[in-house]
Amino acid sequence: MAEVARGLYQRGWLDGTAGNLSVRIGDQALITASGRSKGELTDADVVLVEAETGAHISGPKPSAETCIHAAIYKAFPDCGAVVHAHPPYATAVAARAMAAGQESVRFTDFEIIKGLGVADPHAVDVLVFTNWSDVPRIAAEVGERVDGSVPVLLIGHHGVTAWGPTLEIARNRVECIEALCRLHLLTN
Ligand SMILES: CSCCC(=O)C(=O)COP(=O)(O)O
Ligand SMILES: [Zn+2]
Repeated sequence: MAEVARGLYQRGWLDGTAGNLSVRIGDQALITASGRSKGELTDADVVLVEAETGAHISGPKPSAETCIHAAIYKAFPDCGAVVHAHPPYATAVAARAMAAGQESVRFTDFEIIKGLGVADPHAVDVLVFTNWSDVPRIAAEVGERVDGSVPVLLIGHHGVTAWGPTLEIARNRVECIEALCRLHLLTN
């Protein structure tokens, strides 16, 4: 987890303690503690929680976004890891979509859509969520709206959350949605 987080941090996608990562271990999950630099995580910077509720089990205060991770684990029993980051192009696309009142952003034709592992790589609709200051409200909406067809989501003026069977695959999906958003901004 520290290695994956360091890689994203070095890309400038987890600035100033931004971002959070988790891995499911059975009914539980290891998630990053809140407010820690993701570029230099140690054993003391992860917390054990109940995977599908986010209830704290042991360790320091868990990520403020634990409830979003829990909503994803609850929706997708085969999900093994969740990665949330603040990459600039995805955050800009999410902000623009939110300002335009869009509930999703459609990406078409770019080859890198295939990296998201979606059924139809020619077109993908990525859901956009309002960045409520009440984070459980974001989590509730995630639980209501995600359907398993696209393993990434955008949060307006905030960032991106991706998931998958492993931490590496969730990380790859963050990279793919950021690349897609860069291409989207270059071509729209
Ligand atoms: C410093 S960024 C504001 C909080 C945030 O969006 C984030 O991703 C990190 O929150 P955490 O509680 O997981 O450190
Ligand atoms: Zn965040």
